[in-house]
Amino acid sequence: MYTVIKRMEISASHSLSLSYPSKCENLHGHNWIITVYCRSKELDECGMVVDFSKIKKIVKEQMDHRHLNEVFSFNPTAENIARWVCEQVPHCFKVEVRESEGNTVIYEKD
Ligand SMILES: Nc1nc2c(c(=O)[nH]1)N=C([C@H](O)[C@H](O)COP(=O)(O)OP(=O)(O)OP(=O)(O)O)CN2
Ligand SMILES: [Zn+2]
Repeated sequence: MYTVIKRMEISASHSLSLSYPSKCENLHGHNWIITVYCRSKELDECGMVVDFSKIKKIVKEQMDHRHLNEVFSFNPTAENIARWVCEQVPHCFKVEVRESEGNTVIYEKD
């Protein structure tokens, strides 16, 4: 079994739609640290599970320097972002989304 781990930084803005008053409803930004985990028993014809550059391209093209409320149809919480990233990247089984030093979400496929 092979595991590939790709870590990248995304700068983007968002505002959250919440059922209670919160500063997070206001427009603000983060430098998200997103760590993507991919796993496979087999390698492709290039000897890879998935190219690090491909992972970065999939995530950064959609998210970097964007307003995430305009990119996604869902509320752009760290949880929803982590699940979305996991669904986009081939062989991905786990994604960590770190919004700040103290705030991290992990999504893992069942
Ligand atoms: N479970 C989640 N909780 C929160 C999310 C989230 O995505 N999932 N997101 C936010 C906001 O994005 C907000 O910007 C986070 O604000 P921040 O100031 O970083 O968080 P705290 O209020 O905890 O402040 P600290 O100073 O970092 O303790 C909010 N919650
Ligand atoms: Zn936020």
